[in-house]
Amino acid sequence: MSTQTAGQKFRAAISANTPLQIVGTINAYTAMMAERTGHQALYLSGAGVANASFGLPDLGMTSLNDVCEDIRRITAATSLPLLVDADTGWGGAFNIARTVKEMTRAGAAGFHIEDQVAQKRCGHRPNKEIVSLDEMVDRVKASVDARTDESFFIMARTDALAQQGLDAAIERALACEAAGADAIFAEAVYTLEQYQAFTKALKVPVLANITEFGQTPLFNKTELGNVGVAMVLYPLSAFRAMNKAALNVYQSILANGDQKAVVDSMQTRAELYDFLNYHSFEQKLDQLFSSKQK
Ligand SMILES: C[C@](O)(C(=O)O)[C@H](CC(=O)O)C(=O)O
Ligand SMILES: [Mg+2]
Repeated sequence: MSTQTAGQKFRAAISANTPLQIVGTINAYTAMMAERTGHQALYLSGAGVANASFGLPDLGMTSLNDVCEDIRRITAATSLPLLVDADTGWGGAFNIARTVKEMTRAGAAGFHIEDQVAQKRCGHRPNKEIVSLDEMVDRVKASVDARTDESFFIMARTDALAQQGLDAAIERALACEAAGADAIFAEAVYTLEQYQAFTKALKVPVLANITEFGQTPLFNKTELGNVGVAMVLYPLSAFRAMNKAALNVYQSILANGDQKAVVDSMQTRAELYDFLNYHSFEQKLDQLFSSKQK
């Protein structure tokens, strides 16, 4: 068993990869697949929790507990470090402190906290509003101060670029760095040059959010690595693909009266059981209870 904390594993993964790819895993099972595939770090998306677990839009409607439940499920099923979307932290300094402590207890390696107002929106949608620089710095300070595990990774996300431009966004990022943030999440960046401006200005690692159908082009990890980006996030990529596959299955069953046309698009029972280590559980059952059956 590893004696490393989740936060230590996450920090080691950042050091070992330039850049580190971090994939969104909407539930425990997809997290197991990502781990088996060879990924080294996982992400729990706030939009993902809202959309997938609750059928809600990403507008700050889910609670700390809602997210912690999904953290516990994922961290119980894998040994990879999990970065978690803490949105705006669910309130003032004491609420943010609870967010740090509860997410640590749930097994998260770290979180990102953003500078949007509580009535937040997806970072790639228009009309976002942000809090003042001072209020954001207070959010970061409250996070750093609340750490019960010094390795818990505190990432400050700034959504300022859209509303205030590059210089203001970098000024915020620098203020968050000075307040103790371990990394900066530069949200909804348009160009590689802008990423470079962030990475040049900052000492701490910078994350690029490469989410589909948003403001940021789908830059390759090599391009991002070349401009100094340390982490590349794919928050909802697998989720979007799963959704399209599921929709296709539902439509096909209705249209055709059976599922034959879509069976080829399905993961087989054997594959499912392999990822779940199903057979080792069955063997254990046989071992434990075979004497009684005779
Ligand atoms: C990263 C993000 O915060 C998320 O919740 O996954 C979203 C992703 C998205 O909506 O595509 C965001 O960028 O705001
Ligand atoms: Mg989010």
